[in-house]
Amino acid sequence: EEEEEISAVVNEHAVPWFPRKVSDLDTFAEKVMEMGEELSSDHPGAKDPVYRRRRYDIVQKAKEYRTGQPLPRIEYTQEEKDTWRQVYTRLRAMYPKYACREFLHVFPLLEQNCAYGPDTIPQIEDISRFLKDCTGFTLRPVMGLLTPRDFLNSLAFRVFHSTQYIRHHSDPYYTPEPDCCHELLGHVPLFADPNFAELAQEIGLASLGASDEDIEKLATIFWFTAEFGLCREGTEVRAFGAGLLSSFGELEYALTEKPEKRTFDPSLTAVQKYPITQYQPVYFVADSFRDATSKLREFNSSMRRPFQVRYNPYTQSVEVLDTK
Ligand SMILES: Cc1ccnc(-n2c(S)nc3sc(C)c(C)c3c2=O)c1
Ligand SMILES: [Fe+3]
Repeated sequence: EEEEEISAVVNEHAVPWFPRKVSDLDTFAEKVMEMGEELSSDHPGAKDPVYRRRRYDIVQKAKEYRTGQPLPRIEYTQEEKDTWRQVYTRLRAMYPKYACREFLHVFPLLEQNCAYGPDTIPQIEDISRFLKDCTGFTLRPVMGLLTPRDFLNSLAFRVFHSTQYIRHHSDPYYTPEPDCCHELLGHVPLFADPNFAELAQEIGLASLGASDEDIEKLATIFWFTAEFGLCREGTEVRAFGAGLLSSFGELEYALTEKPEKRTFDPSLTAVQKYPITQYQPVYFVADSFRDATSKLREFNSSMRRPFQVRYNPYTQSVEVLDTK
């Protein structure tokens, strides 16, 4: 009776489909925006048939992956490892000065437990096991860019979609899209932090069945926190966004006086415009991940969604609660 009533609520409001259990994420396996197989014409590897074939082979494994299977292991080539080494070495040297304390706490653990280092590209299977022990977050291989809705919905289940290919060797310090350097150096370390994990899942839960407008707001909040977020540490400001922690140029720029820095406030952050292909003119500074999460909960309660959701970690499923 209760279930029928709720499904009526979900249906009558023409609520967009959303995953109810973690295996529902398998429906995203083939639903990427720019198919991983085709590279945009301005992509550094667009004219390199060997690179394109390599991308194709790697994304096929993501396409075939299903929940519960072991995550694909990639045997990286010497050239790919050299690209990784250049990016890793340069960024690793900057972290003590620019990265937030949570990142600096986790990174040595990744070096000890997941073979993070200049000589090897870590495997998502090893990382996923480590993250699961830390916060329950797990990784899934992905073909390329998911839609904001699908990507954010996954965070509700503490699942992060990670690419396994690497940027083209011709330009180690530039990538027009997420690649394994961005994911493994930028995103992964903070998913091991309980407070950041809670913030990420809060964004994900709010995105389940959300309107397109609300998805855009939540994606923007994600952009200014998990992607380009700064946080206060005493009188200092440090970086926690993956887009900063995986780009040596922007990591340095973001912590100079050049860009504008505003205090994180979901209602303002959610509607802030941002460029994708240049350094950000504006960054938002959170007092802490816990503070950002409580501000986000406040903001989410103002969203018009005709139901509430609760995550059940025992069954890795979402319960829909009516709010009559
Ligand atoms: C909210 C959302 C949904 C899907 N993907 C993203 N997302 C992430 S996580 N990292 C990067 S790095 C980069 C160069 C781009 C374009 C990009 C991106 O688009 C963000
Ligand atoms: Fe990212």
